[in-house]
Amino acid sequence: MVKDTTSRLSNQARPQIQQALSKVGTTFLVPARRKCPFVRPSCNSSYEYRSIDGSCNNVNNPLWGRAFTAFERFLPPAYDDGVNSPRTRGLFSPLPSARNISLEVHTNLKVKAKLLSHLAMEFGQFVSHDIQMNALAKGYGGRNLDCCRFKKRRNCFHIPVADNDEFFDRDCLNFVRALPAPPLDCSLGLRQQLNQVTHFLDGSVIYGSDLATQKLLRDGAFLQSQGNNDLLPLNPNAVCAQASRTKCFRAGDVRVNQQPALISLQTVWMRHHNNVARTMKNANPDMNDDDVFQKTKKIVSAQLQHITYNEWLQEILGTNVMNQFDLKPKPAGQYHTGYNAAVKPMIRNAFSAAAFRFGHSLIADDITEKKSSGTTLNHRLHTTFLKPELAYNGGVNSIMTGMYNSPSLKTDNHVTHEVTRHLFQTAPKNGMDLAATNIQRGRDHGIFDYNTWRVACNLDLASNFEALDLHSVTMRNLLKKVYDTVFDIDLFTGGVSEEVVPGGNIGTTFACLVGIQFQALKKGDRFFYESDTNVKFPIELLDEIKKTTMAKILCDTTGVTSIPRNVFRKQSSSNPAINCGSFPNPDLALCIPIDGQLSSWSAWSVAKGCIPVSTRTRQCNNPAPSPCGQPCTGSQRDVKIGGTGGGIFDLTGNNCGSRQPGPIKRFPIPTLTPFPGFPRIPKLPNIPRLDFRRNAMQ
Ligand code: HEM
Ligand SMILES: [Ca+2]
Repeated sequence: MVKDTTSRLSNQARPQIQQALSKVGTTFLVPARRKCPFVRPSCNSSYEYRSIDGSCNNVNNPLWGRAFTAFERFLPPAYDDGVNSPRTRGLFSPLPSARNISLEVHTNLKVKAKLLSHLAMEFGQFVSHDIQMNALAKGYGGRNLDCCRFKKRRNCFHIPVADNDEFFDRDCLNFVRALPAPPLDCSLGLRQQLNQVTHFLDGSVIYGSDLATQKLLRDGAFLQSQGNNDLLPLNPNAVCAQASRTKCFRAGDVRVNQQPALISLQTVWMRHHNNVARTMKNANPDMNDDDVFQKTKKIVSAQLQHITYNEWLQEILGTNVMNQFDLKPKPAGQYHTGYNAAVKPMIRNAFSAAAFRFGHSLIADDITEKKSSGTTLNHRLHTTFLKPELAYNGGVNSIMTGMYNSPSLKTDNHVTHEVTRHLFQTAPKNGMDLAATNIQRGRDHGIFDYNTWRVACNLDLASNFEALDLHSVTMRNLLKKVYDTVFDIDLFTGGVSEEVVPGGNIGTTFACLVGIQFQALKKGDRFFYESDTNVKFPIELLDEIKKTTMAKILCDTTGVTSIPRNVFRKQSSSNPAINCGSFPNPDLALCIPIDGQLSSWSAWSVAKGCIPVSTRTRQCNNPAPSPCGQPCTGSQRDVKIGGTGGGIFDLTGNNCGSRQPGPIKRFPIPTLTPFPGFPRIPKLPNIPRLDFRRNAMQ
């Protein structure tokens, strides 16, 4: 039974949810008084927009993927006592200190990634913030726990620092365990962890995961900004460095102020929302603000998904893995037909606590600014934590330009001192170690050791260190130095030590976990942008969305005039900077000739002044034969379409004008093939070697 529940959520929690969950915290262990906070919402399955908290995506399981629900698991947890206490390497025999592993294995050597730009790192963090945010336990009165002062406190799990540590002179790094979360049915059981944001890749990082946040961010059809769409709105209550309080920003995600490259990317997406909303509104002055906001949000979230699957994941996973997990977007004119209501869309614990943290290895020392004058400025990352000053005075634009013009580091065991010594440092040597935190977090969440995950991912169980496919012999020796056996290795450490897959930027085990997770986020999301579900986009609009590139969005939002086609790769002869004008410009206020099939999106056609067939009442204002050659009579009325890509449409929706290339092609909806089956993680062989406590194979 879980002894270790806590009554406080992190301070980012919204009051009503906080209240509900704090009730769980106090009553979780007392079935008689237990009130489950997870009330099944009633859903309108034909509502065409996502709910703000992610509920009702899966109509039969409306809580799947909702904000403030537990992470799902690929494998049962590896708790020493089966329910709650972190993994050790045998009864009462500790694993090496996470700090020690960080010191020995996650050293500061800087190997640049072959192709990846530093923007690829930043976009990864942005995606990460859209789909996951753990909650930490709190102390009495909601205070932050100091687990170095009170090592034995409930929910404390400090990281010991050795006397001979080459940097820190304190003997302990603070580590607070994640808040225990109830499962959806509130049954008692083993310790789970809470995701405070919507699990779906749905733009929650831009728009928030709850209505209160969204209200604070919205300004009619637009997102609030300071000074003419320039900067994010201020948040006087933001988590920020002391001196920066008055300059800190508000966005859909509370971590926005963490460092300026993140602030800049958040700003870019806010500006982009406002650009799309403005185009739509200008074309349709009569469309109400709510309609413009929701339609824009649906399109912008779809663009975020498209860039993630089409551009970013491709760089991270490479073509083979993309194909293996069916992650590549379909070509124009086709829907993805693999939505499967049986697939759980939730974020998996091992993905969040370890695999997707591979991105910490990509972080370079500096945040680079490239001014329009061509001057380049480098800022040591740790000098910028929680200080948004750099984003002001054109900083967002020059930081974005700097990010795609500078390299990220390679995914390997090395992690920069900026985050292994100086993370959130406010005075010399009082910083944190992110690599050690990742390792400790894995143990806190009950994540199995690396070797077990290899088996889960259909790789061989390595019976000794020599059997590991690492990126160097030195790597093997490093692991041997800190771990007694090959069965002790923490998942984060083992995962980033593997050689990267061909054409990708991540090792095989993490490619497996990241691949399966993004497949679940695709097949289990009824609103997935290219899915052929009842809330789908009209195919013509989907085709426009698929023209989206991160480069074009940066052209539209940061004032640059030329940019590499693939901004997740460094500029090179095979990825030269090209003129912003040569990128396809998605026509997002697309005028669709409605033929009655697109009923749920019929309002869409109001965009650009295109009037749905059923409501076309305007008198023919063209007394001459219409461009289709039919005389315009009282019952056959022509409608003039304004804006680019417009034309003259007749009553059947055929384009009769010269500005569009004939009737819009309709693609037959492909017949649904039976879902091939979510790739199962093979059942672990029930042999002693998988007992993380005692290793029989040793
Ligand atoms: C300057 C860049 C970054 C900084 C300073 C940073 C910092 C942090 C910190 C402090 C945590 C919380 C650790 C814990 O207490 O367990 C965290 C969590 C995490 N980070 Fe990063 N990170 C950065 C970039 C990235 C990137 C590029 C990725 C992935 C591509 C990433 C993925 C994650 C994930 C998956 C988590 C766990 C999230 C959760 O469930 O709460 N981070 N990061
Ligand atoms: Ca989300």
